[in-house]
Amino acid sequence: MGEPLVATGARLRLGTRGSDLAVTQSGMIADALSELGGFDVDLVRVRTEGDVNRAPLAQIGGTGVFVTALRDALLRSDCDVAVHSLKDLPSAPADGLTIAAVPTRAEVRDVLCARDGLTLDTLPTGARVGTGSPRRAAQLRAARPDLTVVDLRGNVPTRLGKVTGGELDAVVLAGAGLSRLGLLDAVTDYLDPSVMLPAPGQGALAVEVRTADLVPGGELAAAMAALDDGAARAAVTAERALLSRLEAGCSAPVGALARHADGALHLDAVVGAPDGTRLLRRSASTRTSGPVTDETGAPTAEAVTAARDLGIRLAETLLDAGAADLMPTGPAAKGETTAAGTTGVSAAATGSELMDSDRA
Ligand SMILES: NCc1[nH]cc(CCC(=O)O)c1CC(=O)O
Repeated sequence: MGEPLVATGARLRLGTRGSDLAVTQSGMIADALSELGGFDVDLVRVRTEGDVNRAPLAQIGGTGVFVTALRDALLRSDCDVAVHSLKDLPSAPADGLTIAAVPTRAEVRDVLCARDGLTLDTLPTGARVGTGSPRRAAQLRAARPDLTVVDLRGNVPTRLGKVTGGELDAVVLAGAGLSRLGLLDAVTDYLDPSVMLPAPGQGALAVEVRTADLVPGGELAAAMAALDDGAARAAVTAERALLSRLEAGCSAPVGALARHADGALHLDAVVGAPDGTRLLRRSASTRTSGPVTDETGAPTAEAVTAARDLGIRLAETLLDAGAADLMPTGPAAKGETTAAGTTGVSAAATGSELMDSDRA
């Protein structure tokens, strides 16, 4: 240690899962790293339990399983860089690893891909809409209580196939994934965030490396700084701070979206009862006193702190409004607790249920 891991022209191994979306996202970052840092980037396949095992994600530990295998590969030095969909990252940081870059965010909205050009407004009564995400299900049911929400697993092309194959009338997916895969033609409705708030971090990537390799002034640190988008990082910081503050207090699905406008950072968030019978939605803003980014494009410390405070403040507003009581059943709904904290949900399930469990 001490020496920068890499010098210009050096090889960098980028670990990726095998799905089309993961390979596409990793390829985009690999290209950026060779352009920005002159690196020679090799893609290394990392198999994850979530890719192999078709059991419901809740049983195999939530979307965290995708992330854990990549993080283990980084920590074992099987690869030097890992690219994650930020929304799949648990909000707790990983020991020894750093999210060194949050590149410019892609499409943040969820989209509807329906047969015959149908939209959320024009889907017929009782239409079958597929999603595996409790967050999407809750907001769909709130917008259209008459729809039949069908649990759905599989990667993006598999899920689209349920519509073309006639099994479902529509599916809800992240616009970002479709955009990266070149599949935006399948979109029939871009869901407005006033109806469907995306998952915290949706549409953003996280580029993770070993902390020890981020030598100040080193080539890797410089490339990561160039890849980082300060506005995107501030926005996802607010969304993830909200998520981690809520994680302590409730285990219901969460949507959140932060946007910069008129010199302020605006955060909208929703907590849904898992059965979709109730939604709790609040928003808050923080005036950004100084610039969001410094001259290198990195977010300023003040902007990151203000974003985190905004997320925590809005989470507390939601908790004060009863976010923790949205669960319809179980002792937690009756306000009882045990030595283990909130009852009815194990600590592990609390974390994974908050995540957006549609798999990429
Ligand atoms: N949970 C799976 C997942 N993780 C990231 C994306 C899409 C890309 C993104 O949001 O950045 C998807 C697919 C989806 O939700 O439709």
